[in-house]
Amino acid sequence: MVAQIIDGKAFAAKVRGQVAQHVSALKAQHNQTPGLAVVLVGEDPASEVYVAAKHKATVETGMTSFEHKLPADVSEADLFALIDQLNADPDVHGILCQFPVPEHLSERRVVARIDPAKDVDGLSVVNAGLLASGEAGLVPCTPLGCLMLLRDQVGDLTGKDAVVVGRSNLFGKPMAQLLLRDNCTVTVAHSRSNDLPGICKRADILVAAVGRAQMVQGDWIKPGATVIDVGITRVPHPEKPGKSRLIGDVDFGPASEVAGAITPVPGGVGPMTIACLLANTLTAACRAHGLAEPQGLTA
Ligand SMILES: Nc1nc(=O)c2c([nH]1)NC[C@@H]1CN(c3ccc(C(=O)N[C@@H](CCC(=O)O)C(=O)O)cc3)C=[N+]21
Repeated sequence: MVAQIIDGKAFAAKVRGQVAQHVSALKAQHNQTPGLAVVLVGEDPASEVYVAAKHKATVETGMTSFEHKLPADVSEADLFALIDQLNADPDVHGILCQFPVPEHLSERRVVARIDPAKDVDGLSVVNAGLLASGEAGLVPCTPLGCLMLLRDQVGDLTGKDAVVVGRSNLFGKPMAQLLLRDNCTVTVAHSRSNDLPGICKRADILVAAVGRAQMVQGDWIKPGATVIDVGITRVPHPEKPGKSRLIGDVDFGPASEVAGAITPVPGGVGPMTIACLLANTLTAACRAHGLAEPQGLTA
C-alpha cells in the first residue's frame, strides 16, 4: 500500500482563508479587529524565524500583530509588567510568549501570568482544566491542528483506536483529550512504555510526538493506519553545507509504504500550528466581544 500524503500546507492555507473571512466580517459588522501579541525574549535564530512567520500570517488574515522583543537578560518583573499591560489592553485578544525562554525564566510562571482568555497557546492550567473537563477554553494549537487534519482525513473518529506517543503538557496530553472527546479509544504511550512497537501497531490513528527523529519505524504501523507526525528535528542538510532540513519522528519512507495516509515533515503539522494560532486568536476575540464563535475553527 502506498499512503496518501496529507497536505498540511494546503489545509492550513484553507484554514487561514476561513479565519480571514471571519475577520473581515467582524470588522464590517462589529468594527472589531482581532489582535495577537507575540513576545520574544532573547535572540534565538529559530525563534526569530517562527515569530516572523506568525507576524506575517497574522497580518495576512487581517488581524493586528503586536510584536514585543525583550533582551535575553530581561527580569521576570519586567516581562510580567509587559504581560500585565497586554492582559489589560482591549485591542489584544491573544498573547503568546515564544518558547523556549532563557534559563532564568520559568515557562510555567510566564504562562500562568497570561489571562487564560487570551492564552491562545492554550497552555495555562485553566485551559488544560477546561479541556479535560470538556468545557470551552482555548485548545493548544498543534493538537487542534492535528485534530482538524484527522477529522478531514478520517471523518467521524468514533470508535477508532488512537495511540498518541508522547505525554507532554504542550502536545501529548491535550491531543489525547481531543481524541477522547471525539470518541476514540485513546492510548497515551511514551519513551518508557513497554513494547512501544506493539502498542503503535494497534493504532488506526497514530500520532507521533516523541521528539526523537525517525524513531517510529515502518513495521510499527498497522496497514492502512492514518499517521500524524508531530516531530520537527532540525539536522544539517545532507547535501547543502551550512543549510539544515527538518525531519519528523516517523521514518517516512518505510512508513508511507504501510500507512493509509501520512503527514510529511515539513508541510504537515507545522503549518497547521500557525493556522490554529490565528483561529484561536479569532475565537478569543469573538468571546471577548460576546459574539458567536466561528464554526469549524474550534475543537
Ligand atoms: N509559545 C510557543 N508556541 C508555539 O506554538 C511554539 C513555540 N512557543 N515555540 C516553538 C514551537 C515550534 N512551532 C512551530 C510552528 C510552525 C512550524 C512550521 O510551520 N513548520 C513548517 C516548516 C518551517 C521550516 O521549514 O522551518 C513545516 O513543518 O512545514 C513549526 C514549528 C511553534 N512553537
